[in-house]
Amino acid sequence: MNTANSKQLEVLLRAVPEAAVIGTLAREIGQLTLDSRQAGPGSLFVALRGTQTDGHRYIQTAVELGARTILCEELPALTRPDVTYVQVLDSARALGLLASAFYDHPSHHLKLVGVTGTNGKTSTATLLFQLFRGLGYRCGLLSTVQNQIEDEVIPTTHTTPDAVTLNQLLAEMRQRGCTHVFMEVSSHAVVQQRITGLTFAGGIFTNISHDHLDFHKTFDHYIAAKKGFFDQLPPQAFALANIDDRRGSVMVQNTRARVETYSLQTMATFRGKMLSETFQGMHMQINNQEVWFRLIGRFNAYNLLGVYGAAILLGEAPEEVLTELSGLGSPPGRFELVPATGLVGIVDYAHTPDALLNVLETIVHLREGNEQIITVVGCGGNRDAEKRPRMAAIACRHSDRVVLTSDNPRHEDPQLILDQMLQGVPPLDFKKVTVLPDRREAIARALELAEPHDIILIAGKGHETYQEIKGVKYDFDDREVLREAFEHRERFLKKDQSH
Ligand SMILES: CC(=O)N[C@H]1[C@@H](OP(=O)(O)OP(=O)(O)OC[C@H]2O[C@@H](n3ccc(=O)[nH]c3=O)[C@H](O)[C@@H]2O)O[C@H](CO)[C@@H](O)[C@@H]1O[C@H](C)C(=O)N[C@@H](C)C(=O)N[C@H](CCC(=O)O)C(=O)O
Ligand SMILES: Nc1ncnc2c1ncn2[C@@H]1O[C@H](COP(=O)(O)OP(=O)(O)OP(=O)(O)O)[C@@H](O)[C@H]1O
Ligand SMILES: N[C@H](CCC[C@H](N)C(=O)O)C(=O)O
Ligand SMILES: [Mg+2]
Repeated sequence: MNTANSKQLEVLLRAVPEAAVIGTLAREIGQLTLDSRQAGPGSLFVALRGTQTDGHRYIQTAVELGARTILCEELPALTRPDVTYVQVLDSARALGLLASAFYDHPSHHLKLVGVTGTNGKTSTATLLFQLFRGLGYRCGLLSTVQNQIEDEVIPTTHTTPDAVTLNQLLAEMRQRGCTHVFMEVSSHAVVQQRITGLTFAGGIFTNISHDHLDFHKTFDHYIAAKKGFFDQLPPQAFALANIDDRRGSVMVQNTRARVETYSLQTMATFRGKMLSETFQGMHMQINNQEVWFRLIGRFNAYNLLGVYGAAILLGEAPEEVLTELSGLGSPPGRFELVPATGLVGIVDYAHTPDALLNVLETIVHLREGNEQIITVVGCGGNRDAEKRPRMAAIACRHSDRVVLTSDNPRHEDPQLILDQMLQGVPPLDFKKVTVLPDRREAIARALELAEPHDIILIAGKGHETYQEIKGVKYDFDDREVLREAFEHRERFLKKDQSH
C-alpha cells in the first residue's frame, strides 16, 4: 500500500499530551505496531492489554527485533538506555490518537459515516457505499464482508480493523481521492478504542439485540459500548437513530451531535411505510414519496430508511437518492437468492436470534400457499453461547422442517454446540428437527426433505467462504454448496423421470 510514512516522535506525541517520556524524543518513527511480531527498526511498539494476553509481556521481543520506542502503561522492570519509553494511562486510547496523527488525520479530510447496531451494519454501510458511488462520488467501505476503495476489494478479517490498519486504509482512501467513507463500528471496536481519534461526519444506530455477551458479559455493557460511539461524535456530526428500537433514544441521549431519527411506526425525521412486497422487491413510502426497491423484508425497509436519512443529512437531493437506491440489490450473503427450478433457495447471514427471526418472518410473510419452510442453521463456536437455544427455538417456531448443523465450530466440539441448541427445541417440535453436524450433509438433507415450491433457508454464514474448524479454515461457501445440491437434485429427478 502506498502510504509509506515517517514521523518525528516529538511531533507524533503532540497527539498524546498526557504521555510521560523516558529517553530521547529525537526518533524517526517509520511504523506503528501493536504486535511485537511485526516490530522492526523504526517501529513504535504499543503494548496493549488484550483478552488473551498482555502486550507488555512482549516489549522485550519488540526491542530484540529492533524497535527503539515503546508505548506502555507500565514500564518494564529493566529499562534500556537506548530505548525511549512513552508511558500513558491508557495504551489503547493513545494508539487511536497516534494512529490518526501518524497518517495525517485522514478522517478529518473525509466524510466518514459509522454504522453501529447488532444487525444491519454491513447492509447499511454497503448500501451507502453503492449509493454514493452511484451519485458520482469516489468512496471507501470498511465492512465485515470486505474493505473496498472504489473498485478495489481488500480482504478483511474484522468488522472494524485495529486503529493502525483503520487509519492506514483511510489514508489510502484519501490519497486515492475518496470523499466519502462508510464503515461498520462494532461494539468490540468501541470498547477497544479502535475508533478513538477519528472524526466522524455522522453515526447511524440500526438496532440492538442479543449478541456478543461472551465479550461484553452483560447486556448493559453491550448497550454502553454501542452508546460510546455516539458519545464521542463531534457537534458538527449527525447522530441518526432508529427510534422504533427500544434503545434508540438512549443511544443518542448524551451525544453532542445533531440528533435525527427514522421510523416505520411513528413520527420521525425520516418516516417510512411498507406498502407491499414479493420475493422480487418491495414497494415503500418514504417521507411521502412512493418507491420500488429490489430489497425485501421489514429489516431492509429499516436499512433503506437509515441509508436515505444519512444521504439527506450529507446534503444529497431526495429525488436523486431514491432513484439511485431503487436500483440497488442486496449485499453478498444478505437474503441472497440461489436460483433453482421449482424451489426457493435463500442464503442469509442471520447469526443472531433477532436476525434469524426477521428473516424467517419475512419468508413466512412472503409464502403464498402451503409451501414448507426448511431451515438449516447452526451457531458459531467460541462465541456467545446464550444465543444457541434461542436460535433453535426461533427456527422451530417459524419453519416446517429444521436441520440443525455446525456454523464455524472454531475450537468447540460441534456436538456440544448442537446439544445446547437442542435445549431450545420445544418438546412438540422435535419431530421436525434433524441434527447433522456436517454442514454439507445438512444442506443435502434439506433438499431431500423438500417438495416442489418449498423454501430453503441456509442461515448463519452468508458471504463467508470458509468453515473454521479447530483453527483451520476449510473452503466452504453456503451459496456454492446449495447450488451444487440443487444441481444434484435436478439430475436425480431427471433420472427418476426417465425410468
Ligand atoms: C476479542 C477481540 O476482539 N480480540 C481482538 C483483540 O485481541 P486481544 O485483545 O485478544 O489481544 P491478545 O491476543 O490478548 O493480545 C494482546 C496484545 O498483545 C499483542 N501480542 C500478542 C502476542 C505476541 O506474541 N505479541 C504481541 O505483541 C497483541 O498484538 C495484542 O495487541 O485485538 C486484536 C488486534 O486488534 C484483534 O485481532 C482481536 O480480534 C480477534 C481475532 C477476534 O476474533 N475479534 C472478534 C471477536 C472481533 O473483533 N469482532 C468484532 C465484531 C464482529 C461483529 O460485527 O459481529 C469485529 O470488529 O470484527
Ligand atoms: N436492520 C436489520 N435489523 C435486523 N436484522 C437485520 C437488519 N439488516 C439485516 N439483518 C439480518 O441480519 C443479518 C446480518 O446483517 P448485516 O450483515 O447487515 O449485519 P451486521 O450488523 O453487519 O452483522 P455483523 O455484526 O456480523 O457484522 C442479515 O443477514 C439479515 O438476516
Ligand atoms: N462477526 C460475528 C460473525 C459470526 C458469524 C457466524 N458465522 C459465526 O462464525 O459465529 C462474530 O464474530 O461473532
Ligand atoms: Mg457486519
